[in-house]
Amino acid sequence: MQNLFDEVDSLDRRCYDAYGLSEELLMEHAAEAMAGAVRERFGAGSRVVIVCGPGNNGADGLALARLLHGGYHVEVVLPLEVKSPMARLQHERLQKLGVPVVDAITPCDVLVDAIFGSGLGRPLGSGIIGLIKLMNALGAFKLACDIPTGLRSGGSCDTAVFRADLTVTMGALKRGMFSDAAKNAVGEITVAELGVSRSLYEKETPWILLERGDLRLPLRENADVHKGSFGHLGVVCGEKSGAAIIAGKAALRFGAGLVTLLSNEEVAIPYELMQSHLRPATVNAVAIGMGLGQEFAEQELRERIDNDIPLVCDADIFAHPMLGELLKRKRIVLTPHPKEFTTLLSRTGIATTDVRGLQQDRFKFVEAFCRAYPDAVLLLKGANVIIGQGDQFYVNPHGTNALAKGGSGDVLSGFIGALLAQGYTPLDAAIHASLAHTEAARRFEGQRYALTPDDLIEGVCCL
Ligand SMILES: NC(=O)C1=CN([C@@H]2O[C@H](COP(=O)(O)OP(=O)(O)OC[C@H]3O[C@@H](n4cnc5c(N)ncnc54)[C@H](OP(=O)(O)O)[C@@H]3O)[C@@H](O)[C@H]2O)[C@@H](O)CC1
Ligand SMILES: [K+]
Repeated sequence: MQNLFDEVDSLDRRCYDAYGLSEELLMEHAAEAMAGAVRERFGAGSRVVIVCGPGNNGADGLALARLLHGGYHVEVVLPLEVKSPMARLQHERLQKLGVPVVDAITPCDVLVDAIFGSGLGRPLGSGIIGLIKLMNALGAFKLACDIPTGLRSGGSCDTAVFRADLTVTMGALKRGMFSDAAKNAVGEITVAELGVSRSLYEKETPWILLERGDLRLPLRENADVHKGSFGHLGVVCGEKSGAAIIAGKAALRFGAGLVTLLSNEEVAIPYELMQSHLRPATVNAVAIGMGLGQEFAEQELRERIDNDIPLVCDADIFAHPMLGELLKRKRIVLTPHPKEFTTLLSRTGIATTDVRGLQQDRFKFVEAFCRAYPDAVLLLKGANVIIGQGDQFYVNPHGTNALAKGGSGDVLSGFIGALLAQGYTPLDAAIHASLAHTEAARRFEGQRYALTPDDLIEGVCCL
């Protein structure tokens, strides 16, 4: 797990006030980290073009030019007037060293974006938008200083955004780099230490980035067990029975001892799943919503979930009349995709927004929902999954675009249901099922377009 911050200004200030470091010292470390990243990948003499903006992001780029000049063929481009005191100081030093400042970007091995960082305060002008498009079209290795220009600190993107192969971010990981829109822009991310170790630079934060190694599988360690030792998941099987079948198969594969589809009518199901009209007494977790449609009257649904067993809720349940009732429960995991989350937000009176508005401020909307419903676990699907409960938040950035396919969400609900049935807390069930889901997708050996729900289900066999 790693910490995520919505801003790092206060962390920088602590370096000055508490540790006696200076802005210049921090900047030198920032530039040195980028120089190290270039040296690691490119030999002496390679061509490096650094595009520097008016503020301290530009100053970082100017300091990088000084560090590389002599060993590398460095050129600096200054599309805007150099403004901040640190940028002017670094610029003077470059002039003394004779680093070439050129008007246009020429073909190069490494292209560095040091135009804007955390200080991007208003929409990009047309000149910078054109420049970023030109930079993106070049074949060079692209390095972003701190954050790619065009990515705002909240995670939304301007009309154009620099598409980096590598972002060297300063001091700590910023939350905005893990929005869905950011996923196209940031590339690989490394953190530059700025003169003190990260553990001293960082403070406590409610936002955590999940790492692949955080996955805790439902491994079976006790030998003296039987199927009843691993829980019994009920999956409410509605109009589109395929969705419930996928969830049920996923749950069985992910360790649930028994899985029963709770259906109104007899449905053709795989032989390893069971089927019942009423909820068997041993069911200790229920998945509801996937393919539900209008099949059940409210009373029929209530009969299937009418005690306080943990629930995982997906898809059609967010538009269902029973939503308000369900949200009062203590142990519940909600797994909306962005469109479903906008429905959830408006039906709970938290916010009225469309998908575009939601995606521009995913983190804020998740915080608002979790404040209003602190017992519920929310898992907001997307290119980067956000999981929240109360004032704790996690981001799983490990998914790939292979998961963008019908049925992927049903598999995830099944995995969550399996872990609920096996005794995980709702928060842990959401975290570890999500990590297993993304890990199974990453390990799929075919092309990304080819991944099916069955591949994901098979994928958890060998994690
Ligand atoms: N703090 C530290 O200790 C450390 C900070 N570090 C580095 O500093 C970076 C933050 O620096 P920063 O605050 O100077 O902001 P930055 O992103 O350079 O932009 C500000 C400038 O851009 C301008 N401007 C803004 N938007 C614009 C627009 N749309 N179109 C045109 N102009 C626009 C804005 O102009 P103004 O709004 O003032 O008119 C101002 O001139 C941070 O990302 C990291 O790289 C590291 O060295 C480590 C230590
Ligand atoms: K930048």
